[in-house]
Amino acid sequence: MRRPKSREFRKQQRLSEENEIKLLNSWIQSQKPDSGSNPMSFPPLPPKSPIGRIDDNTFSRYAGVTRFHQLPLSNNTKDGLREAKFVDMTDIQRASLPHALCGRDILGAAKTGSGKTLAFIIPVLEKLYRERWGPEDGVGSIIISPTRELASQLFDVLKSVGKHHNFSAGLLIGGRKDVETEKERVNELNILICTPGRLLQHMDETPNFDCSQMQVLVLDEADRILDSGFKKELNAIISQLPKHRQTLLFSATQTKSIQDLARLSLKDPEYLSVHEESVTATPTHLKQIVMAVPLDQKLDMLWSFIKSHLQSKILVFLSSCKQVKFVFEAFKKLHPGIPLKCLHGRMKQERRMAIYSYFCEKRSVLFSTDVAARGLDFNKAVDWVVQVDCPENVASYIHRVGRTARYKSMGKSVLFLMPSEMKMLEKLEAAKVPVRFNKPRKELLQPVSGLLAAFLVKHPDLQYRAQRAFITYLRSIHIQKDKEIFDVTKLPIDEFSASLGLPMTPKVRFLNQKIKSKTLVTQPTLAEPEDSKKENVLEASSEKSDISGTDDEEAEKDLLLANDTLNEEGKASEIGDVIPATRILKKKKLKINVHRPVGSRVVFDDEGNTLPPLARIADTQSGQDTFMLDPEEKAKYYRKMREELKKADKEDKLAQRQRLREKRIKEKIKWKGGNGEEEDNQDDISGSEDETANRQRKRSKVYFDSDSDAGEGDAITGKQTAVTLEEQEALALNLINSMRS
Ligand SMILES: Nc1ncnc2c1ncn2[C@@H]1O[C@H](COP(=O)(O)OP(=O)(O)OP(=O)(O)O)[C@@H](O)[C@H]1O
Repeated sequence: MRRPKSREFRKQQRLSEENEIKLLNSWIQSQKPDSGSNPMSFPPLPPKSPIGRIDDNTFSRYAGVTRFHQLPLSNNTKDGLREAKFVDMTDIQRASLPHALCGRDILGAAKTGSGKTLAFIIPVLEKLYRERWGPEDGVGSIIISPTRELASQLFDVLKSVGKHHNFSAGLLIGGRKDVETEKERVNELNILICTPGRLLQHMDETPNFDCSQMQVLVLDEADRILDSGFKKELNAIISQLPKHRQTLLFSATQTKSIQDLARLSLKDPEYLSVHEESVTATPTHLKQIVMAVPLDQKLDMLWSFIKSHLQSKILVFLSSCKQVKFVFEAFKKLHPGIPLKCLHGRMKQERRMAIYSYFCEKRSVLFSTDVAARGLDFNKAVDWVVQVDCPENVASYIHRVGRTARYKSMGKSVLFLMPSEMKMLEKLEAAKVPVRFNKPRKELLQPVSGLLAAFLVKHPDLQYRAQRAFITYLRSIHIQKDKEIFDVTKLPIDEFSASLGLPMTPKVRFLNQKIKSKTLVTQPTLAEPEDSKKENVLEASSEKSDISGTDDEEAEKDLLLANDTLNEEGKASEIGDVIPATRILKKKKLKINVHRPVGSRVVFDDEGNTLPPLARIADTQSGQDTFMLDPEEKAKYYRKMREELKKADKEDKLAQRQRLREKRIKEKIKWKGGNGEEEDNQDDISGSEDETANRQRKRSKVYFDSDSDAGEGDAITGKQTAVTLEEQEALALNLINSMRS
């Protein structure tokens, strides 16, 4: 238990803090032009410069300053850093901290995993400390992150490094239910770490929410927060922040857009891009591979990859939530022998955080959308980043692969590129991303589409997911901005659908229209079948094929990395490298994907691994190995399989429809029977008040709108039957008399 500190001790502490603050402030004063001497042994900063990268001069001046304790920092921060085992500064920390500590605006750019978080957390703590910020001062700093997981990670770093400070900090992210409690407390918080949406929600809804005194604004992953996705929110947020503030922007892919900077009203910012001169834009200890994988072999390739890396921690990127859900559910049913998890934006927040924490701790495969692409620093290093679907641009590629090879650790990544996406290689090369182009060893592929087809027949929910995955994938390609890379009309959609295990290709209206319009423009003969158009594309590119490469030591060790890499340097610099991909596409006609007969069982070997369907087909097809069949035979075989699947699917649907019909009829009969009883009862019960009320109640359930009318009607009838015989005789007499007169 900590003993309460004595009054004398607290007084001493306050005094020493005051002295410390004075010293720190005078150092900052000394950095201004025309200032006097430097009160600390810390070297003077270079004079302020217009936007430009940090120059050699800066580094030589700071050559001796490589450790945190050499910086003019408060003891609280130094203690926090030391306890968190941060001793030596990384390049971006060395370059930006002196400027940021002086209160300058910063545009910081450095490779992924290079320590940008501390480059803004430390200045935030120091600024508030020097300003003697207290609970009554309210919000002193806002740190904005594009995703909830990243915000939570930043919050952890803040808690650890800032633990000796007395600031209150809050994590404000969407998806948390306790927004009301947050509203009550948000004004007491000094440092807010938040996502744009939640911050804006507080700005709009929380009574007296006040950030008019805010000192430091930080945008982590600044280019992402400044892009069109967050434009509205960010503009609304900025309009409510004080103009006089320090602004720090950090990202591995920094924006230099003047428009963006104008939105933020930066004041003469320092642009610190410490790796701009670096030969590569990605970490040097990251090995990056690109493989040509046709769309319909992506799942086979992914499955084979996972099966051959069961001891690794793997992060898999797919383009949409639906894709993630389907691949996760489908692979789970196949029991690969490693835990599988999935993460996407449609999940409940608690679940998201639980999965994020699990993946931080455990060896597993995490299927994710781009929600995990930026900033996340999974505790125990990720071994592999697998990009099954091509990222939307180079920046996105850099962030995705940046989830591995962080700080000083090693990492590997592989990107599956379809033949139509090979332009991406040029773009990566232009952005100094060194990738090595490998051909997959298709003899080691373990096809899964046959198994999936069987699962889909058994599990209609999975079939539904597959359809959604199919459609959203095509849509994701359709809406991509970069039309040089993404062309939905070039995709082999039937084969893709079959590879997901779908018995029939779902109809995609936008695609049909697009193909039609394209055909109208480019094809004089409308009658030409789609297949032959694909053939043309294929033939045209395969002419360039036939490039042989050299052996690669590591490639040989790896199941999926071909031993015929295409150039000696292991780079994908010659874009001619793309050609083997088209060769694979051509061989696509051999269709490694097999649609197994409906209802056939998934077979596991002795160790619980699923047997590839081809192995089984080889056994079951009367001793004939389908691998050995000639292409025409194979094509015939697969056509037959497909037909069978279609037939079975149709029969299933009919049976299901019949079942539903029968169920409906049964319900109808039951319902009618109930009502009949009610009507019968009505006949029996006329006259009795209780029973009339009972009848009214029963009726009101069915005829909700006519409830009250029915009641009144019944009441009138009741009165009429209550007229006595004498009265009726008197009435009749009156009537006869009146007729006579
Ligand atoms: N000075 C340091 N000494 C030791 N480890 C450090 C230091 N600075 C940062 N790290 C560690 O390096 C890893 C990456 O840091 P951080 O997450 O800040 O990188 P980043 O540049 O923000 O990456 P990204 O661009 O992906 O967001 C973290 O595990 C962090 O703890």
